[in-house]
Amino acid sequence: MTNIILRGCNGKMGQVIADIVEADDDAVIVAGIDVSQNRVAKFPVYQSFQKCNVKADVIIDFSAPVNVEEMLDFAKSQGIGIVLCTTGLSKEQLAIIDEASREIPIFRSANMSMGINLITKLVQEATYILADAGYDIEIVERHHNKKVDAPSGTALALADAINQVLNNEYEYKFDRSADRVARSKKEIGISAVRGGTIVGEHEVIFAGTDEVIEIKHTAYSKAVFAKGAVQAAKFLPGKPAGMYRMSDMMD
Ligand SMILES: NC(=O)C1=CN([C@@H]2O[C@H](COP(=O)(O)OP(=O)(O)OC[C@H]3O[C@@H](n4cnc5c(N)ncnc54)[C@H](OP(=O)(O)O)[C@@H]3O)[C@@H](O)[C@H]2O)C=CC1
Ligand SMILES: O=C(O)C1=N[C@H](C(=O)O)C[C@H](O)C1
Repeated sequence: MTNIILRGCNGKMGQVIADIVEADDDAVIVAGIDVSQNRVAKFPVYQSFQKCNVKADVIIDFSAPVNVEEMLDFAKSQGIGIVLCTTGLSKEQLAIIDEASREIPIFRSANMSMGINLITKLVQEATYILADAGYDIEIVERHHNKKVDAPSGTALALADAINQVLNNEYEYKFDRSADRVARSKKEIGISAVRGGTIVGEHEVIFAGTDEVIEIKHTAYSKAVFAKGAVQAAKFLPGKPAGMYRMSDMMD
């Protein structure tokens, strides 16, 4: 049985995770952490880790990029791992998280769906062939009108995966309105669309002369992310300290 503390339990993803875990005989949510106290849950909910003394095997985090230190301190004090799904983390926060992964196992992925993990590999393969052939690379992501960070964590992760193939020589272009110049070869354009209830779409566009190749992932429900997060929560306990990715679990 995997005992989970769910940070962000009263949010959109937190509620989907709670439903999935309730139907799972091998996992249970033993506590929730949320600054918002707008719901009645089937487990105790605390406003912060400082007020929580519940023992667990792992933390799942779908909240906001604030007070990350508090969560890391709690996990270190209990010697448990974190499945870190929150996006929009700053460089400084990512550095603190990397540091903590020397003491505890941390599973971080901006997108917990299996599909994104697969298309990341396809996109890298396509980049390997098409960048040399002169194709321009652009990423377009679309999300619901409640999403506050832009571009999405997944779009940035896809850009990083592409840039890895390109020896990290490409720059990211988030906004073309400021400069009246043609795009340079060594850039990856990243655009964000926000509207309605779009769950999450990521499209990588390889635009060449007279032809375009597009690789796209569409999430039709938040359950694809939640299932991946619960699977990661079962995978992590007992693992040595370190940074884990979707590929570690899938391999
Ligand atoms: N890795 C992945 O696969 C996915 C990642 N995400 C990411 O997960 C995060 C949450 O998404 P979503 O559920 O849609 O967002 P919501 O805003 O619906 O939920 C977040 C919840 O966390 C609460 N919260 C905010 N700050 C804290 C804090 N310091 N401690 C505890 N709780 C806090 C919020 O309260 P309040 O509303 O009062 O601020 C809210 O209840 C986002 O960063 C999103 O990008 C989302 C889907 C998939
Ligand atoms: O906020 C969301 O909803 C999502 N956020 C993640 C991201 O920023 O990449 C993943 C997913 O697309 C849904």
